[in-house]
Amino acid sequence: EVFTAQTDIEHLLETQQRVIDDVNEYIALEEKRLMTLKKRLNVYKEEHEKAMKDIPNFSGNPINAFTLIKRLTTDLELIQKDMDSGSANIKNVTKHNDVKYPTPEDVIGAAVALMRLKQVYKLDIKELSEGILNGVAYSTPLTAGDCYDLGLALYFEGENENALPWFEEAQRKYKDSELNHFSESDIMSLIGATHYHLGDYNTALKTAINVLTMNPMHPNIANDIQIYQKAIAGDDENIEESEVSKKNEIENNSTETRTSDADYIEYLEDEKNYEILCRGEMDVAPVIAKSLYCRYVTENHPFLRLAPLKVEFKYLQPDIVIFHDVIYEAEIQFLQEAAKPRFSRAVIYDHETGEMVPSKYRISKAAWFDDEESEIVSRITQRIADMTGLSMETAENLQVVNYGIGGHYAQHYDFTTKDDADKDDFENGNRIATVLFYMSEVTQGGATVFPKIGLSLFPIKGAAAFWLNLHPSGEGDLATRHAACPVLRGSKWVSNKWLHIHSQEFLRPCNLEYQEEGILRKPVPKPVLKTSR
Ligand SMILES: O=C(O)CCC(=O)C(=O)O
Ligand SMILES: [Fe+2]
Repeated sequence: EVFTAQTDIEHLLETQQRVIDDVNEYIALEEKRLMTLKKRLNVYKEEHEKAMKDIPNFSGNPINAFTLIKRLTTDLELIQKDMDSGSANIKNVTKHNDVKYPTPEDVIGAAVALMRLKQVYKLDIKELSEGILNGVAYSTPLTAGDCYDLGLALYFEGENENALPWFEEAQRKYKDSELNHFSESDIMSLIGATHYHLGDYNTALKTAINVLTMNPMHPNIANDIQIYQKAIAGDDENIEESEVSKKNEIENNSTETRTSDADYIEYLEDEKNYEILCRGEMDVAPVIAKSLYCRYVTENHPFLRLAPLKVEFKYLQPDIVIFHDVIYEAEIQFLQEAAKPRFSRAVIYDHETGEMVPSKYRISKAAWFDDEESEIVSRITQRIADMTGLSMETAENLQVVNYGIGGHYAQHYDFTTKDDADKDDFENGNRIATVLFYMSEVTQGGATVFPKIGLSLFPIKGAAAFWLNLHPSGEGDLATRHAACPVLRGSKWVSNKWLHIHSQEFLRPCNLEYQEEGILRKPVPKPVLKTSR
């Protein structure tokens, strides 16, 4: 699929150019063909007109008799040939092997991405459909047909609430376009069906009756009306089913399994904070903010005494810092170029099956780099050791990630939780720390956010975020829960390295006092909404 990374989207412009060239060439050939055909036809028309004015005189003339016979035999064959050759001009605009074509899944992916952006950044559908993002027109307006297809993609995904406003936009714009591939009654009947799925049976019925009045021949409309009437009367066997599926939807709406109601309440709170943080509308608790400071790290390594690192503390307990200017332009360019050909869809751990699978919770493309393969990669690894004072012996390979339209990573922990005890790939112990290099500035959106502590990190090219995922006891620190906000505009490139416990023993004496994984219940200071808005 191509909707998962920005770089793939750029390639689609080549595909689009191909389609433009193909169709242009087709139109030119066809225009020439039709011109010839018209000329031939004009000969017929003129002769016919003349003949009809004086039929006996025409038919009594042997030359006329000859030409008429010729027109309807040999000349007709020429016309037939001209008409047939039209199909020879037909181009198969979807069949080039050297360019990539998106798939129907990509349409769904892009529609869902827009929906996510709308939700997180509180975008207005009407503005979006006019090509306006946060008050600025960046793109051409969507046509009625675009809105209709967007709505349909969401409708088939069961996203009725999100489909409805797009259908309404399609209806509003219907008269603006001569190229609609649907009728007004099509869109109205879909609006009715969407209301039905949302449980508003009366509006569904009213809309369907309007469709019937407008176009009594509209397929299935009589049947729809019956279904809606039944639903209103309360004897609809589908209702119960749809309630059940709604509940399942909520249950499934997370990257991990939940065990209790308290967990669920906390999850909802995190979700709310996540969106607020993505918009940059929240601050860490004042008590934390007061004690943060910038400093230069010089003590870890002799090298750093010569070139100290700029460190900005972003949070304390868990300690989260930003190192500034720790990955350089040439390194970034190398990693980006090297990553593109080996990108594959990023995966997450599936708690049910224990496998790594692609998921709507993590939409990006990723590639992995071994220290051995390039001096640049090993130099970066060495720099991480210098920055953090930790051993790289058990670290994972460097991961390079690109996020596409609405690309994001839903809330998660980088360490494995107790629930994932069967997860077997952490032979070197849990992920003690995360280093996340920012390899691009993101025009809008794309922050890394920590919902439990109210921290947003907006990408700064060349900087790296660093945090410890575990308590001194080795238990996971639940306050490190974090997410990558969807990219609203621009391209987000990051690269991360996960460090593991084993091999850190001598560097980071471990506090053996056992701490429950749930230490979060000892509350972290409450984050606050920004007031200056
Ligand atoms: O891209 C980001 O901002 C965060 C990525 C992340 O959390 C991860 O890859 O584990
Ligand atoms: Fe992460």
